[in-house]
Amino acid sequence: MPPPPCTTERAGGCLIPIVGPSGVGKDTLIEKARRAFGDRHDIMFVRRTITRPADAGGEDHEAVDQATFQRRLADGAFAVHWRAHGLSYGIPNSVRDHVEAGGLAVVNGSRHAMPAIARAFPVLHVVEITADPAILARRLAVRGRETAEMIAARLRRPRAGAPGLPLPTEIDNSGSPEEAAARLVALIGKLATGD
Ligand SMILES: Nc1ncnc2c1ncn2[C@@H]1O[C@H](COP(=O)(O)OP(=O)(O)O)[C@@H](O)[C@H]1O
Ligand SMILES: O=P(O)(O)OC[C@H]1O[C@H](OP(=O)(O)OP(=O)(O)O)[C@H](O)[C@@H]1O
Repeated sequence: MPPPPCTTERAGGCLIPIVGPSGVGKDTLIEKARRAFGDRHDIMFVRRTITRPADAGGEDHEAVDQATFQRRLADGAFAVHWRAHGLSYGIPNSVRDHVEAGGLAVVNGSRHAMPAIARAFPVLHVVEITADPAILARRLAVRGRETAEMIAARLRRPRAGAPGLPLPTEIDNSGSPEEAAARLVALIGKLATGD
């Protein structure tokens, strides 16, 4: 059974995974939305735990080494975790607590890990960011967080289907990031109020 969708018809606890290929603008749009909502306590912008150095650039994550990640995992510290690009990613249990208490949580998700994410967070509203594939490589080169070889591997990563999951809301980020962020902010605002 697919999880019940988090709809705009009622407010309540919900995870909002932002998914899409590397370079599409997930972190950029999440950061703009975070700024737009300021310090609203009901909307959490998730700080992920990742085995990536803190100074790598991009999102503000909790950087840990692999041994620490494994220890946290064994201690049951993550609501859900996955591996991709040779890295481990975890969503802390505090995110599940926030959602179970009726809050919204926005997180940079993984298309491939969506089945596990949906098991951990039974009420979801998935947002898929899209962009013209031709511009992804250029954006990743400009971002400069990965080597050319790593970028090529990211671009080869297949688009994962997620059968049985609620259909995502698509936001195209081929144009200006401000335009796409405004659409994301409007959607989160609607999910928060149920208007
Ligand atoms: N609409 C846009 N137009 C131009 N550049 C963008 C746009 N959105 C994001 N970028 C840039 O593209 C690069 C990748 O964006 P990022 O948010 O890190 O993507 P993702 O998290 O999906 O991998 C960054 O350097 C970012 O500044
Ligand atoms: O299953 P996929 O949808 O391919 O996603 C795999 C991983 O890639 C992204 O991570 P990361 O933030 O390290 O990379 P990105 O910013 O380049 O997308 C995303 O947040 C997932 O953790």
